[in-house]
Amino acid sequence: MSHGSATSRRRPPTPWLTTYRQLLVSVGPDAPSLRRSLIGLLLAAAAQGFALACIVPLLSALLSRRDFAEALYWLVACSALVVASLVLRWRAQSFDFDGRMAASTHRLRIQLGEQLRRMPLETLQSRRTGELNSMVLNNVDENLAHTLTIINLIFIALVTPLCTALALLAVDWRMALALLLIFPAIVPLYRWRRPALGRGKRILGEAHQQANADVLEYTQGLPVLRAACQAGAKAERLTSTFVHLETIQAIGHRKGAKPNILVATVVEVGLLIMLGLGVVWVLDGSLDLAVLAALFVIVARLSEPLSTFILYTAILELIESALERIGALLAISPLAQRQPEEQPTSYDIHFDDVSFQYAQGNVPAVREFSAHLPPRSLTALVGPSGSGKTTLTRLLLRQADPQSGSIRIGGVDIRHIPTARLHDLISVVFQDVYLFDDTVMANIRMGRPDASDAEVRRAAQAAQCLGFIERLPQGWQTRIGDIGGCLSGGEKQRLSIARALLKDAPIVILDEPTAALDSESEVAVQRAIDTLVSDKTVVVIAHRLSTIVGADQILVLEDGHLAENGRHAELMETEGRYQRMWRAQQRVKCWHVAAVRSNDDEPQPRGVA
Ligand SMILES: Nc1ncnc2c1ncn2[C@@H]1O[C@H](COP(=O)(O)OP(=O)(O)OP(=O)(O)O)[C@@H](O)[C@H]1O
Repeated sequence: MSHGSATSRRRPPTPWLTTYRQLLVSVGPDAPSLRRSLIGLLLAAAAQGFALACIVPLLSALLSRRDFAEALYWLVACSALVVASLVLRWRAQSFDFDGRMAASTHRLRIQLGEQLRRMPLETLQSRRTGELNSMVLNNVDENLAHTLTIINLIFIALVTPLCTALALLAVDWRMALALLLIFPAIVPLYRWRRPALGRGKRILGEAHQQANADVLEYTQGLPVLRAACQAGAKAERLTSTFVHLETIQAIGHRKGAKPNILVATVVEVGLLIMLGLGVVWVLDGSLDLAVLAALFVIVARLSEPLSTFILYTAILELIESALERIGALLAISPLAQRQPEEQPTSYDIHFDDVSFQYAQGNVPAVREFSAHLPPRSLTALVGPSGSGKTTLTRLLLRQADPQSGSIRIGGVDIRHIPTARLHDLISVVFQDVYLFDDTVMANIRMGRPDASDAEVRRAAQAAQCLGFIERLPQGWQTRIGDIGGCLSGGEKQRLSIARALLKDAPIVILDEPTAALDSESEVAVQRAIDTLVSDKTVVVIAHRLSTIVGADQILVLEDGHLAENGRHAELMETEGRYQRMWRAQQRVKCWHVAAVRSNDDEPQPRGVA
């Protein structure tokens, strides 16, 4: 198992300006108000710094010169600056309080959801569900929820002391300079540790994402794992992911702790030296005692935020890496819609010299494949495992575009057909049925959301579903989540056929829907399929050749290219791949028959499942 990516180990830290821009992009239309909030926080931190600096002339006037009028003047100035700082900060943070941050977070989640819907399925399928889950939920929260708080703390740590030091230049340049020197000491330290800290946070983010994906996969696959006695083995893998996470966290804490302690030490020592110098200058008479007293107050106030500056920037790294992951996901462009948009009026299918290789594949999955599927015909795709049958149907559904060649429906290149229209044209019945946690009625209605209850019932009846739906605890209103495990494979399959019937698309793709069913369920599903495919252009992926002997044409695939093509009888006359496959399947069947002493060895007549 590979943990962490090489890229995160080598990548330089993101400049703050880039993070700032990414942050503004991520809040979309609220960018101007977020910008105003950030400026407000900056001004608030500056006002706080100047307010602190007012303490020096205030104490000087009060303790040394006993000039109460001047003291009052500085007191008012200090108070005004404190109030200004409070008001500015309050207004800036209203971005959080008045729900704009929550609204931005919500919008970003919707945007990510939309992106998942639009991005090429091939790219989507190359990511694990848990990773996407972690990105859409955790990263969005990491990104936005704490941003203003962290930026506020960083401003207080940097801008406030800087403004105090600048203001002190007017009172005592030596003290101001000493204070200003502490900053340049922090910056190289910070720059030295930042790449390591940034990498650490990125690797930690990736480790969290991996753990998320592993936990989801483990819980979802638990029934299969238990059945295969692999629950323990997979749990070991999960434990190894957790151990990796622990190691990363431990390294992160160690690497984070060192610069933190170092910077805190430099700041504390620097401020102590400043006070030491102040005492020396008071003793030699070159510094007013009241100024030194004021400096004690200022140093006490500034030392904490300055020392913990690195801690806040570490959280900023977390926000940065979340923003980067979100940005990368949003940057994936959908498959291009070619212009002009066209709508097919007939439903034959042409594959013209199609070649396709998966981004992660080493060899093409489909090579120079050409075929014509006449309208309302039944075409079977057969061939050994991995020969490219599923890939061809994915290309027809435009889950990816071929690198060369084209696919046409009714003479129209599918790249010219708007995605929604293309999806309207094709129904798919998979071997594995996915039912959503909603009512039975809603699950079937997904085929055509505007269908009336009566239409849904008619589709269910045609798909042989009525009997078992009426036996469910709440009938049509039973939630699949409550009884998902209680439906048989055949019943789920018939629900998915009811969906397809309701959709009534002119093209139907069947991915061997009866392959995993017992013979009783198979008969019921077969009847439902017969209703579904009448008058449609049908593509069926078949492993059991006995189910497609009646097909109008059989396309035999081998290593992604078309090896043979014809009807069952024609293909049986040539001594080719199909005939060998048929004979091999018959031998297996005879062996099976001999083993169970049954007479049922006749191939099925015409069928499509
Ligand atoms: N997402 C993917 N990324 C990389 N390679 C893939 C991907 N999906 C499939 N392949 C590869 O493409 C080739 C064709 O796979 P495909 O699933 O189309 O075959 P198939 O004939 O449908 O197989 P089966 O009958 O086992 O379902 C195989 O070598 C497979 O490993």
